[in-house]
Amino acid sequence: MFKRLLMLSDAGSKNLRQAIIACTISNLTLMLPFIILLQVIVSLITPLTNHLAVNKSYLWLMVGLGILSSLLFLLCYQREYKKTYASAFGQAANTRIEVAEKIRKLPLSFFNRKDLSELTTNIMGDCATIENMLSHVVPQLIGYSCSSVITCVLLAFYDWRMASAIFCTLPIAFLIVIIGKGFEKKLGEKQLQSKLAVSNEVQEYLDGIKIIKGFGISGEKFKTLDRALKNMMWAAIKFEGISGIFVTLSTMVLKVGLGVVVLVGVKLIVIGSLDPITFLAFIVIGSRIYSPLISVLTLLPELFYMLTSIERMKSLQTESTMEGRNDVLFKDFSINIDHINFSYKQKSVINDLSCVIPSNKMTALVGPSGSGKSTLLQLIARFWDVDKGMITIDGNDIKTIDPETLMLSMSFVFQNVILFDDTILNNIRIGRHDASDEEVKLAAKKARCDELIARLPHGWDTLIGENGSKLSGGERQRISIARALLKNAPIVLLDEATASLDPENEVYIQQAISELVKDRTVIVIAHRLKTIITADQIIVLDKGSIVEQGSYQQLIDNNGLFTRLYSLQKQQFSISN
Ligand SMILES: Nc1ncnc2c1ncn2[C@@H]1O[C@H](COP(=O)(O)OP(=O)(O)OP(=O)(O)O)[C@@H](O)[C@H]1O
Repeated sequence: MFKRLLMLSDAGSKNLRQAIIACTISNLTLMLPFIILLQVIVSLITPLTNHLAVNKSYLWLMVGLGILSSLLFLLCYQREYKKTYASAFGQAANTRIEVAEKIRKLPLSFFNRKDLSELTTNIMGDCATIENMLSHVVPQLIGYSCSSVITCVLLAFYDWRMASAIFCTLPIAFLIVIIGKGFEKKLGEKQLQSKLAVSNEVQEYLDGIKIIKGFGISGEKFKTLDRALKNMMWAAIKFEGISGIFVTLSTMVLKVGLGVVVLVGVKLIVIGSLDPITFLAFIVIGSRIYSPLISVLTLLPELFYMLTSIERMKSLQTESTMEGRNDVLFKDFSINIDHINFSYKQKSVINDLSCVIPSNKMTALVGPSGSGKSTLLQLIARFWDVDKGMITIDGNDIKTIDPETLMLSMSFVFQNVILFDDTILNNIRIGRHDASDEEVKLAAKKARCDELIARLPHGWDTLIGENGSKLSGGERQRISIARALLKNAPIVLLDEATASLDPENEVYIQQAISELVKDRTVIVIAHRLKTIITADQIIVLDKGSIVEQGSYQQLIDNNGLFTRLYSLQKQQFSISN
C-alpha cells in the first residue's frame, strides 16, 4: 500500500517498513521505564501498608532493568534513525533522478502548457517535501499509531474501564483534525499559489533588470514584487494559524482524557472496584501515552498537506513521453514531409504542408514573421509531434524514433545560443562529450573562433560567465556553430541570425556556416535573403503553407512573395547602408 501511495521503489518501501517497525519498538521501549518505575513505587508502598521490610534485592533488580531498558531504547532508536534516514534520503534521491529522467523525455508541448517557474518551484519543492515526509512524518506517524494501539490493547486487558477512560476523547480529537483537513487544503493551495507568484515576480524582476533600470520603472516593479512577498507572508500566516488552531484544539480535547481517567478511577476506588495501585499505574502510563498520540495529531495535517505533493508527482509521472526505436540507421538523409498539420494548443500554425528535402543539399526556408519557419524546423527535429501527416527520414517515420537517437543525426544551431558558465573549451565540447582537446580546437578554428580565443585573457580556459555574458552575440553564434561542427551530424538545422550582426561578425559567421553546411543535408531559416542565393531549393512559407518553391532564379522569375520580400530587404539595406 505504501509503495503505491507514496510512489516508493522496492528498496524504499522495504526501508520504510523497517523504519516503521523500529519506530514502533523504540516507542514501546519508552514505556518500559514507566512500568519499572511503577514496580518500584509498588514495591515501596506495599511493605508500608503491610508493615514489612522493603525488598532491597528486588529494588536493585528494578534499577538494573531500568538501565537495560534505557540501553534497549538507545539501540532501537539508533536503528529507527538509521532506517528512517536511509529510506528518506535514498528515496528522495531516486525521486529526483526519476523526475529528471521523465523531464528529459517529455515533449515540448508539456513545457508549453506549464509555466516554467511553476514547474521548477513545484518539482524542487515537491522533492524536498517528499524527503521531509519520509524522514520526519510517515515512520513516526505510523510508528506512534502502532505503539499507541498496542499499549491500548495491553491496558484494556489490564482494566478495560480505565483503558476506555484514557482513550475516550481520542475519536473527538481525530474528528477535529479531519474537519481541519478541508481548511488546510484550501489554505495550503493558496500558500502554494502565493509562493509561485513570488518566484515568478523575482524571476521577471531579475531577468528584466536592464529594461527596468533603463525605463526608470524600478520603483513600480518593486512595488509589485513587494506586494507578492506580502501576499506570501499573509498566506503563510493564515495557513499556519488555522492549522495551529485545529491541532491545539484536538490536543486539548485529547488531554481531557487524563481528567476522565482521574474521575473514573476515583469513582471505581470509591465503590471498591479498583485498587489504588492500578489507579496510580493508569495515571503514570496515561500521562506517557498521550505524547505519541499528540505527535500523531500534529503529524496528520502535515501528512495531508504533503500528500498533495505526491499527487502532483504522480500526475507528472503519468504525462506521456516521447518514445521510439533507438536502433535506426539512416543510409540516406533525405527528409519527406507529407501533408502535415500542427497547432500550438488551439492555434493552427502548419496547414497541410508537403515537401521533400533532398539529401546533401541546402534547403532554405523563407517567409514573413510568424509564417511557421521555426515551427517546421522544430517538427523535423521532433521537438513536437505533428498532429496529422508524417515526416520521414530515409523512409522512417520520425514519430517512431526515440528523440535522442534522432538527435544523433542532427545538429541544431539556434538563434538564441545557450552557453554555460564554463570555459570556452568545455562549452564547445557540448557538441560531442568524448571529443579530444585537439578535435575541439579544430572545430573552433573552422568556426572562426580562433581570433576570438586569442583575445581572451586565458585563451581556451577563459570562463565566459553566466550564459556567455562576457561574449558578443556574433561570438556566441560562432561557438554554437563550432559545437555543431564538432558533432559532425549529417543533417544541419540552422536558424540563421545574421540580421542583427555587425559586418565583421557577419563575414566570420558566413565563413563558419559555409564550413558547417559542406556535404550535409541542410535546412536553413534565412533572414538575410542574399545569403541563400546559392541554396539548392528555397521554400517560401506563408501562414503555415508553402506558397512558392524553387531555386533563387525560378522564384525571382515567379515574381511572387519571395520577390516582394527580397525587394523590401534590398530597399531596407540600401537605406541603412
Ligand atoms: N511555443 C509556442 N506556443 C504557442 N504559439 C507559438 C509558439 N511558438 C510559436 N508560436 C506561434 O506560431 C506561429 C509561428 O511561429 P514561428 O516561430 O514558427 O514563426 P517564424 O516564421 O519562425 O517567425 P519568425 O521569423 O518571426 O521567427 C506564430 O504565430 C507564433 O506566435
